[in-house]
Amino acid sequence: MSEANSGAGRVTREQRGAIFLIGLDRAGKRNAFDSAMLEDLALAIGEYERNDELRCAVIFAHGENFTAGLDLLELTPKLVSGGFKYSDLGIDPWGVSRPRRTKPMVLAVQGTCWTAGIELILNADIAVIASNARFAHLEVLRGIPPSGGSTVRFTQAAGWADAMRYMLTGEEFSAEDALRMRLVNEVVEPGQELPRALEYAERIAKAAPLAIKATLRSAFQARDEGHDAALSQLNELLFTLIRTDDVREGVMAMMQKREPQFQGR
Ligand SMILES: C[C@H]([C@H](O)CC(=O)SCCNC(=O)CCNC(=O)[C@H](O)C(C)(C)COP(=O)(O)OP(=O)(O)OC[C@H]1O[C@@H](n2cnc3c(N)ncnc32)[C@H](O)[C@@H]1OP(=O)(O)O)[C@H]1CC[C@H]2[C@@H]3CCC4=CC(=O)CC[C@]4(C)[C@H]3CC[C@]12C
Repeated sequence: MSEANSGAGRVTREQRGAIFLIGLDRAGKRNAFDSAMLEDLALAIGEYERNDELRCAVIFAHGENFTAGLDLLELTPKLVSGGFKYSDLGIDPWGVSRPRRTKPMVLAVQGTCWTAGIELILNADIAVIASNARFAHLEVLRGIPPSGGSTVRFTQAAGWADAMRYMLTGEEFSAEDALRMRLVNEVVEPGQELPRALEYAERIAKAAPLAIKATLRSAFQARDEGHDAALSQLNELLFTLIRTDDVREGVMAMMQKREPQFQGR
């Protein structure tokens, strides 16, 4: 890890028990996403998906800022020629292309959080931001539309008027605005965003992993395929899980007045 990597983008990985910390590591370029960092972030999420020991991921950024968005100089030619594609082992961090992640993702955000950073927040499950965070959807000022999910998810979270105000003008908005528009869960003092995100992750990691996945699956299905599709699958999800050891453990723990120890089976 380097506090001021100005070279090719990369992400750091750290396992803390059942929690996987993934750190954007290109602070010297304000954590702008070049193709290497896009690829490495997707790979890290793929590693998280495949490791059964890991129950929650926390994405954060090294340095003072979360991200300056895309490195347009490096990536535009690759996007123009269709030359950028995630490896088969990666998972799209923005949930634009398939396969989707099946495990929870918590974000800790500070400082500048432009474009792709907002879209990462909108594809996460929980986001904690520092009061110094500032946001902008600059894409229309660079000649492109927001393409990492905001046209769908910003409008859903904030409503048409606010989402269009910021996506059509590129105007900056504050941490308080992000909270008011329900893009994030909590605003904390600068420096507290990662510890607070880890508190959420620890709570998630203590819950039953199959139930966590089922909850995400149903919510994703509702978002992608509509309410009827998700509601029609709810009983099946429940009947599949009700037979698991984790349900037995949950009931036993309740009876014995102790913390449950879930195994994910
Ligand atoms: C296409 C989208 C994406 O949303 C598009 C964008 O992000 S456009 C916006 C690009 N960003 C900017 O224009 C910001 C420019 N920078 C600034 O405003 C300022 O630098 C700052 C305010 C951030 C910081 O100011 P400072 O004064 O503090 O510092 P400064 O001196 O200016 O900078 C310090 C050094 O850092 C360098 N720097 C800063 N910003 C950048 C930058 N953006 N790029 C490179 N370098 C930067 C600066 O030059 C200085 O360097 P020195 O060396 O010190 O001079 C994409 C969003 C999601 C993507 C999709 C996701 C899903 C997909 C799946 C697929 O399968 C295919 C692809 C895709 C569809 C994927 C495609 C792209 C996206 C859609």
